[in-house]
Amino acid sequence: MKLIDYPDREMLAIDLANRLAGDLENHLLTHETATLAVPGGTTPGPVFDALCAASLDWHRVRVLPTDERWVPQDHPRSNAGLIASRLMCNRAAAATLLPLHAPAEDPADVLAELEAPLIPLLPLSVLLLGMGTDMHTASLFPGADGLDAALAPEAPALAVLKPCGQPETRVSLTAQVLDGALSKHLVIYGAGKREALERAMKLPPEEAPVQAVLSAITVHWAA
Ligand SMILES: O=C1O[C@H](COP(=O)(O)O)[C@@H](O)[C@H](O)[C@H]1O
Repeated sequence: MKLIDYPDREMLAIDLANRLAGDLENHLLTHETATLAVPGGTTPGPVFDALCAASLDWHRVRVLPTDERWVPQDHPRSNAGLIASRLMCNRAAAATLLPLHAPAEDPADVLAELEAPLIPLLPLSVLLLGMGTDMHTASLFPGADGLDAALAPEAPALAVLKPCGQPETRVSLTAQVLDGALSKHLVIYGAGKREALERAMKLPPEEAPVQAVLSAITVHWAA
């Protein structure tokens, strides 16, 4: 794991967006398409604002959320909604967004349908992750119903998780898919998340799920 400590969040967003664009560009030199997985939540918006202006062959890029809250894309808590409004614009509007949601009450009923188009796009070319102070990443929450299956080495690409204290059921890329990405970045802000990351490094993934994806990852941090 490599940690880059930035003077402020604005510089982090610009530098990280440049690195993600560079990783995508490098991948596209030797592959027809690239798959970019990005988080939702409160952190990545400014990175998306910078990344969407990158000069790239965006029509060859497939974008997907690392995880989704089980709400439709027009819901304010939808991760795909955030990605659609902040990343899939400007030059990046030419990319294709693959949602991790389909109209069904129970995600388990449509999981195979959501997973099928992802399989040919793996391994992920470029991955950006977020993390909570509880050491969850994507929707791999400590103590969630479904976490053991999502951490299993032989897990399928997607898992359904029911995190305690969260309003929605989640769908998430599993640990083996996240960890297998060719280029991996984690973005965190603030002292609380930095302490949580340090704590996670000493705990098993069942207690600190982010631990499962830290191999060869670059962590981008600003206060
Ligand atoms: O619930 C989620 O949380 C994480 C972290 O979110 P943040 O608001 O603390 O940045 C996020 O990475 C994930 O995609 C999201 O579904």
